[in-house]
Amino acid sequence: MVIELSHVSWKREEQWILQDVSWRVKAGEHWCLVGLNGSGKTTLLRLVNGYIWPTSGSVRVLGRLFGETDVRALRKEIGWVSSSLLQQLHGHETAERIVLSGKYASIGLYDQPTPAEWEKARSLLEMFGCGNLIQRKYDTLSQGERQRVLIARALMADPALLILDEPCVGLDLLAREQVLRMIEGIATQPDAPTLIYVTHYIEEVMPCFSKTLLLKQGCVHTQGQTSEVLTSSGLSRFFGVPLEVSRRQGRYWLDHMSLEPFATGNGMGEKR
Ligand SMILES: Nc1ncnc2c1ncn2[C@@H]1O[C@H](COP(=O)(O)OP(=O)(O)OP(=O)(O)O)[C@@H](O)[C@H]1O
Repeated sequence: MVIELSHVSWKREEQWILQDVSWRVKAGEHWCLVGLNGSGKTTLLRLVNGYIWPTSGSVRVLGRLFGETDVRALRKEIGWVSSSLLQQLHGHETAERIVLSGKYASIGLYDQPTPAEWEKARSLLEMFGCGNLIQRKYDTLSQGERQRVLIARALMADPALLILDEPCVGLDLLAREQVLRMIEGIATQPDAPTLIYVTHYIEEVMPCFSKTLLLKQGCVHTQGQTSEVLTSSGLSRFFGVPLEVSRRQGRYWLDHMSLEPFATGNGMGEKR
């Protein structure tokens, strides 16, 4: 089991941010985590990374039970891509050095990488179409280029678990599609890490994400096979408004959404 959360709750300032979340991610599965703003997605992932501790319930990640393991050592096996990281990185560093810093899970590069590690950083950048950016300063890169560099950085340490927290935020249509295909490519490698992908948009759910968890107000609303979770009726119930979803070539598309409340006998047609 890669992630095992059992009846996890987290309380802050007299408010339950997560409540009774149980979630099991098996090796070889790739999951999408979908929820509205403030539903608790990032909090859930911070728990998985050991940045916060549950108020109640138990967390086991990569076979290690929190409370009995050194979470700092465990974190080296978890890749993490999020917009908060974008702001922390040093803009004057080259793309190559940013990628290399992923090996040491550090924000700057303070260690002396081996020739093989320099080579690996370059080949990761080349693999993701950033071969021409190796020596470019990070703050001169476009948002789409930065996201690709960050994903390469997260892969530098060969993580067993790769968490992608809204990696397509701020990307144009083309850049988003490039990043999504890159992620699909990572998932289909023979020695792929387990991927957890956080998004607000069902169009970003690539075919590799065969499992989905819908989080609502800190609670698990639904979890299971993506094809059974991302349906018109399921998502209409989740968002509380009538909507229609269709599935084409393994991807999910929002065809129609109403902001009007449900009419009686709402006729939420099932369309897959
Ligand atoms: N340290 C904290 N103290 C108090 N409240 C917190 C803390 N961390 C998160 N929250 C609250 O918990 C709720 C869930 O936040 P979280 O960032 O996990 O949501 P999210 O689903 O990731 O949202 P978004 O999609 O907008 O990124 C929010 O209402 C947030 O204000």
